[in-house]
Amino acid sequence: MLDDLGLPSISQLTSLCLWAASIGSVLLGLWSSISLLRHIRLAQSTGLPFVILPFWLLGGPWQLAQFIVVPVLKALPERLTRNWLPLLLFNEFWHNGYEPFERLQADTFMAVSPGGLILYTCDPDVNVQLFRDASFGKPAELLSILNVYGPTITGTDGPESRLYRKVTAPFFSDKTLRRVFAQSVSAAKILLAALLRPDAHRQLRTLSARVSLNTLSQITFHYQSDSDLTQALAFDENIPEGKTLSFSQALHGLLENLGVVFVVPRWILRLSPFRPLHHAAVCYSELGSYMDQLKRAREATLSKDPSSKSSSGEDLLDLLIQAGTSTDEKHKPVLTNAQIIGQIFLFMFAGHEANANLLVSIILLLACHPAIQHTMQRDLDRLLGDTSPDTWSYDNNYSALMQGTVGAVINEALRLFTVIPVLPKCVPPGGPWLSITVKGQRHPLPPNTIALVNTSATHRHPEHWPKRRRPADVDSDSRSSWSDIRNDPRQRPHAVADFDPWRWLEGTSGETTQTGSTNFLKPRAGTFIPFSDGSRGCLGKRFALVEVCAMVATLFKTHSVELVTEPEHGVKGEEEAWLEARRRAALALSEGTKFDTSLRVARTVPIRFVPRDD
Ligand code: HEM
Repeated sequence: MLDDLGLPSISQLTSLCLWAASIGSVLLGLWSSISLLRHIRLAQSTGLPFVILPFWLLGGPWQLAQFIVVPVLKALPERLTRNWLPLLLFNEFWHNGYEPFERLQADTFMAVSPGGLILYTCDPDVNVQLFRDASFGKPAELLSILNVYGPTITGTDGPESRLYRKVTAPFFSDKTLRRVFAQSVSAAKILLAALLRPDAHRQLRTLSARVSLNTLSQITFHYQSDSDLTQALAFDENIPEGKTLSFSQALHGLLENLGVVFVVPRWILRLSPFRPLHHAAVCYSELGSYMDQLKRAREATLSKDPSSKSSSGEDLLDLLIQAGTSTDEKHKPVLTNAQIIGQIFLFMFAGHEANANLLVSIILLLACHPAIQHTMQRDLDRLLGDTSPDTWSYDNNYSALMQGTVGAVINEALRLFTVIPVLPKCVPPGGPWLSITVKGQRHPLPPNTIALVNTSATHRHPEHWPKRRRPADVDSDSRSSWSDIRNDPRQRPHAVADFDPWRWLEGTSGETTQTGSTNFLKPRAGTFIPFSDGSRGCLGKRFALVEVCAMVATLFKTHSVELVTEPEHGVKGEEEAWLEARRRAALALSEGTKFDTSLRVARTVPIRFVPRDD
């Protein structure tokens, strides 16, 4: 019939498709080979060691195909893949730590694929050059996922991101830090009450995220209150009329679905019959509406009562609104509405998620290390005495706390749980070749090279962060043997066993004074980079440290965290049951730790908070 109409038959169509597919494959193969050869020549001209990868780590095809390809590649004999496969496993960079660099015996090397060149490094000197030499850019397109409401600091580069930094930087002053400290103490008291509920450990991450988000919102946008926090932690939030989600539900729901919202057109999500997709659309539109209302309400207050404007830099929202307002008819506003909403979203995300994840890892690490926890509490007693947390302040207590055991615990947690395991930089496309110096030798890098600073490997570099023998007086009990954990490959990268806050206090007498110890470890430049560094370093570094410091001090001054043991019908002794609980907790802090928007412990660990008994 088809033939009668002059149309091709089914078999002709099939053979046509096969031909097209074959020609496509041949062309793709040809393009890949030519590109690979060209990139190999470029890699050779850098003079750096290089590895050939069959896929482009940052390309869409690999991102989609890896779910099928990786299990197949992992099933192959390890000797065939061990030198290159870990370089393609973005989500496992934290777990692999320094291993890929150790295997290749180079702290800086190139990975060459048909898609382009990637420089991998954990060399502190190279890290510093990449962070501080302003000629290196940021591959903003890789982070444009954050631009779902409008352009953001993180998802842009060059003059645009500099503008956003310039507008928002005045907010991060000592005046703001004083408020952060006081608000964090108050929030931690509310958190503690929630953590004392039975089974609170099941919601540890959600509780921490809500506390951090509330603190951020109160300080940054004068939005939300302590009673909102109490309700949020009781999972009893007010949902305003016209909405189906609370503010925190909308934000956290959106962050969980950010990839989907970024890739799939919003109208498809809205019309989708699939609940998860529809939910992603609802989170997106309701969060957008919360942010819009927040901005409009503040604008209305400011226009009614200009004297209510916070004094310089006290409120980030005021700074953004001010930059979005024209001062006179001749001068256009510095920021558009989309740019303002973009920054509000970015700060809501960047300003709470990492803090929350850091707090969770500190709580779990201390549960696994009762001796360290006890020493930290003694230090808190010495520094704070019997004073009420309400009397503590940024000016009087922060410095001493950060130079003592609290600071050591926070820094060591940041070293081992690098919230962002890899920091991307680039040689801008269309520009000149840029050079890095490795061990005194200059290496030119061609335009378009992506450079990945591996924070997880940097923080585990054996030369800069050697494993130390722990002081006998601290860990002298039977729990000091970590062989069960060290010998288990699922426990990589052994963060719990490696947790050693004392390294930060090594040069001190172990005791800090009211003004803090002057001998607190100052890591060599480029070796400790949890907040990145240079012109694109974290704007909220001090905000984050002050918040986490005040929260840790408040939680642990009066209470302790402990692992819940499960003596299996009395078969195991108490000590054995505890070691088993620690092994499971350590597994959650290794195998159960995931990297999506930032590094987080995704598995539940049975813990409980109890009043201190010492
Ligand atoms: C433990 C908590 C935190 C950690 C570990 C952390 C870490 C980082 C890192 C590594 C970057 C650079 C990312 C990159 O190069 O791709 C960054 C950027 C940024 N962070 Fe943080 N951060 C934390 C908390 C905060 C807080 C509390 C705020 C704000 C209140 C904040 C605001 C920002 C902003 C605005 C940027 C973008 C800077 C730019 O792209 O120029 N961060 N953060």
